[in-house]
Amino acid sequence: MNDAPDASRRPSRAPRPSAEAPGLAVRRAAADAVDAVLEKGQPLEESLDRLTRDLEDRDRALARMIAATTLRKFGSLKALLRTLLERGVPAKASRVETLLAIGAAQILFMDVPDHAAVGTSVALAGESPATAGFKGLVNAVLRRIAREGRAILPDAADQPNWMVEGWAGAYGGEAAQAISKALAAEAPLDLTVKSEPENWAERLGGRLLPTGSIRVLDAGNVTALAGFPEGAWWVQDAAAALPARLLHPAPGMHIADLCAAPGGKTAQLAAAGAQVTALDRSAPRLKRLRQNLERLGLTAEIVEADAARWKGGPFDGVLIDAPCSATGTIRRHPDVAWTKGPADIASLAGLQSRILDNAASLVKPGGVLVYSTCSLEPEEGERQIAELLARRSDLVRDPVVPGEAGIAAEWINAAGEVRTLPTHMPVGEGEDPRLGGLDGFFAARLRRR
Ligand SMILES: C[S@@+](CC[C@H](N)C(=O)[O-])C[C@H]1O[C@@H](n2cnc3c(N)ncnc32)[C@H](O)[C@@H]1O
Repeated sequence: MNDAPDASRRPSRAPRPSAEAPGLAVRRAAADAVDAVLEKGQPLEESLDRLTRDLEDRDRALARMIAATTLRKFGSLKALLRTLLERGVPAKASRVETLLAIGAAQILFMDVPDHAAVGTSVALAGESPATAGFKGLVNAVLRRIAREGRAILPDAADQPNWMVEGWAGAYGGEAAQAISKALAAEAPLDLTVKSEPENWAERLGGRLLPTGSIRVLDAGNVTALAGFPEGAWWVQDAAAALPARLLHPAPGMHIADLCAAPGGKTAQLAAAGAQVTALDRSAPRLKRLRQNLERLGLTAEIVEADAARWKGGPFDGVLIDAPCSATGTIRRHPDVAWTKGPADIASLAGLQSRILDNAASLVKPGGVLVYSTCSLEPEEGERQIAELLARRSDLVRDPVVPGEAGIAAEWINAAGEVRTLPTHMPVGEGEDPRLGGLDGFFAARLRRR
């Protein structure tokens, strides 16, 4: 298990040679993206978009794969480097750790020739005066990793200590280890379709899950898949598709989606025929929501406002897919493990309870409130609902029942709330393990008296 990221890491700023070794720009972009996550807490996708702008599509995909694999396995890579570097990571040159980590990630977990992984990390070390003196060290350590392979990987968790310990407190030690392992694996592509799920599963060569989502492996570029241009489906983890289904949206219902952007759940509600008010505080994210709905040929009333204060309705249904730490999505966003800390969870929990309080007053008597987060932390899920019910006597739980929306009994807690874990939906014997797993989600349904 690991500690918080080192803040002294600095990307290289030295002049670059005009004729570069092949693959160097890709590794530089990957290393800079990893540094941006670890040092500045920037989201990986945002950094990669910026850093790979000048690369060809294939190189961009490789840079993304190297950075994501490094972060996904960063806990065990850090532990490995700790055992191999007798004197630890060089002080004031933590870029060396990044170059070792991206090199080791390629050697141990990717289909990249060892000499390319070693050579590019050594060359990148040579680019900065702060790291040039460590070229020999980078070369020796990576060659040793290439020689000895995965056998020398220590048995360490891939997420920070505090996170794994928190899961042990919530789910038990054994479950926490299994969650940690499941989060270090790549996630499949899940799609939500507007209609005809069986038909689309067949056309896309995917598997229709009991919840109605379609799971596809080795999809490649999603925009090139059948059905994308005509807006037949959108990308959404199977667990993320559950909260909107708990509202049983139908024509004639007026539903407020209070944290709506980029619109995955708004699209589900609108596709089911409900009249939707889609609200979000972020103008850029609402722009994406608008574009997504346009591609899908769906409509909603769009409102830019703070869900903790906005007044409207009353509504038949209110959905709060609250801003959260997103620790349940680490399979898809491995940077989350290294950009979020306990203080973020505490401050998000405060915002979540303010949004819940306001949202409750927007529900008609007899109407439904669904609260969800893509977090594994009880502070952002179970505890929010317990505290809300203690504050408000006009709300009662409307328990989710096994089989509803394809939800397995194993995913429902004693209070009738949905709690999915990355270890859920295991594959059958002999099946591709990549077909299993779910994002970690919490969803509770309440009714207003
Ligand atoms: C988990 S995301 C929502 C994902 C979305 N429901 C979907 O399915 O595509 C949380 C959203 O809450 C928004 N948000 C954060 N604070 C907010 C606030 N005070 N009021 C309204 N929206 C807020 C963020 O901008 C973000 O888009």
